[in-house]
Amino acid sequence: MAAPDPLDFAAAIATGALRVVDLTATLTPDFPVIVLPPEFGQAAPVRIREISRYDGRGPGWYWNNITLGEHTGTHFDAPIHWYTGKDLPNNAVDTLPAEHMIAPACVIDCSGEAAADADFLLTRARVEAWEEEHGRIPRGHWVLLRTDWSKRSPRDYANLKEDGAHTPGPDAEVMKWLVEERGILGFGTETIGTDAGQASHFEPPHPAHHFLHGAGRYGLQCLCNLDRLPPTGAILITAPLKILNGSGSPLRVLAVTRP
Ligand SMILES: O=C(O)C(=O)c1ccccc1S
Ligand SMILES: [Mn+2]
Repeated sequence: MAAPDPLDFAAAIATGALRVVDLTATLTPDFPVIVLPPEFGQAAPVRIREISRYDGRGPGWYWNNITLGEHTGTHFDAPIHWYTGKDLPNNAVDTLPAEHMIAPACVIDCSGEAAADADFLLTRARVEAWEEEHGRIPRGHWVLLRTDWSKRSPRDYANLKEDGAHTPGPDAEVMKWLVEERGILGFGTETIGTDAGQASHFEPPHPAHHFLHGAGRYGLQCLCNLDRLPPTGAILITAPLKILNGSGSPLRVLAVTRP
C-alpha cells in the first residue's frame, strides 16, 4: 500500500471532511480525584496559582503555577502504574512507543445500563452482543465504555457511600478477555478510574488495572463526549506528558472521525 500523505489528513480536518472531537474534561481545582482508603497516599488536589496577570508581578504576561497528581482529570495510565506492569519494557509515559499514541477506538454505549445501576458492570456477554452488531473488536484498538457519567456534576463523579465509590466499570472476566483474546491497546472510561468503584473487592482486585497494565496496555479515565463518537471508526490521539518514569499524566484526548 502506498504511504498515505499526511497532508491529506490535515486537509480533511481543515475542510471538515473529518471531525475532531475533544474528549477531555476541563481541569479545575474542584475536579474530583480518586480517593483511596485513608491508610494510603492520596492524589494532590488540583491547584492553579496565579503568578502574574499583566500587573506588577509581570506587566506583559499572565501565567500560573499548577500542582496536581499524575492521575488527575482526564488522564492516561501507563503500565508502570500497576504492580503487574512494573517490570515491563517501555512502561512509563516517557518511554511508551509514540506509535501507541494514535490508534482507533471502539465505543460501547452502556449509558442506559449505567443510568439504571451505578454499579453496572460490563461483561464479556455484553461486549459480544456489541460485536454481533458492529463486528469483532480488532487488535490494537481502544475500547471506550460510554456511561454518560461525565454528564454528572463533578461532586457526583465518585458517588461515594460508606463502603466506597459506586461507579460502573468492567468485570474481571471481560478485562482478561479483552486483553488476552482481543488484544486491545487500552480501555477508557468516563469515571474517575478504569475500574468500577467497587473493584477493590473483585478477583483480582482492580481487574482493569491488573490485566491492562500487566499486558503493557493503557488506561484512559474521566473522558467526556463519548456520545459524539460512532461505535467504530474514530481515531484517538492520546499523548501523555513526557514525565520521567511517569505512571500516567493528564492529557488532551482528541478523536478524529467522519462527520
Ligand atoms: O489509575 C487511577 O487513577 C486509579 O484508579 C488508581 C490510582 C491509584 C491507586 C489505585 C487506583 S484504582
Ligand atoms: Mn489513573
